[in-house]
Amino acid sequence: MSIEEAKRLAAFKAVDTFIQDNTIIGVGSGSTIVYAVERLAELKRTKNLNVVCVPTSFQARQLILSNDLKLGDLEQYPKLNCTIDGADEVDKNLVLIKGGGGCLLQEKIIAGYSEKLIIVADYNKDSQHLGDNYKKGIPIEVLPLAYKPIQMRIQEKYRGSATLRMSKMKAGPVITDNGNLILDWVFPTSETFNWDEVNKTIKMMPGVIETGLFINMAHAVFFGTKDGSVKEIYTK
Ligand SMILES: O=C[C@H](O)[C@H](O)[C@H](O)COP(=O)(O)O
Repeated sequence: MSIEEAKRLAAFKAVDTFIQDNTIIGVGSGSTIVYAVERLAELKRTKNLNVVCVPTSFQARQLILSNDLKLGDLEQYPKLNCTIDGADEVDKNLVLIKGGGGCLLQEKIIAGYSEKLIIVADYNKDSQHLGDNYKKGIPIEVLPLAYKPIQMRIQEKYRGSATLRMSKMKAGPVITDNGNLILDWVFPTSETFNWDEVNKTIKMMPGVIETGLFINMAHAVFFGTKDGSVKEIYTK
């Protein structure tokens, strides 16, 4: 089974398991969520599914609109029933790295106001420990004026390297949907980190907007596997 097929399988299964009629759902960002939205659109066409979709990024908003789904926001719908989103890596405790596509801030907000966060991913994201498979580090969204001292403080405190994410098709850094910068902190995998402590400490550094560590947030993770089945893991 290819990675794309695995993503699709996981996304379809998650939508079929968790999405009910007349609910408010958060729509994550990235390449895997595209398949979940495809399934929502199919269910709308074939079964008349009626849901409101709250986006977690510019990309998600466009996905919702181009699939002719109903768009909402947190002002209209401050409580969401369920958010479906992808992840860059999931460890054995369901700690997630998110933000490989730069959308972590809105993703954490939307997930934080949802009853359930359901993660959809392919088998490459399934790890024992963070950093086993995903080598690009933990994304940290920062206010532009503070990126340098934050970068230095993270490196001094935890070692590794916190690199400013640069654009590919434009000179200069990646600017997030919120007008901020991203540091990708590649941490030393030889060390054992208490991710909850790390997350809280980095979050408290002045100028840090949000981290890509999602801890105790996922209600379930659906991995599309190589053999064509879906591995489902539940918490709470
Ligand atoms: O910023 C991006 C998001 O956190 C994505 O959900 C994450 O990067 C996973 O994306 P993909 O499904 O493309 O692997």
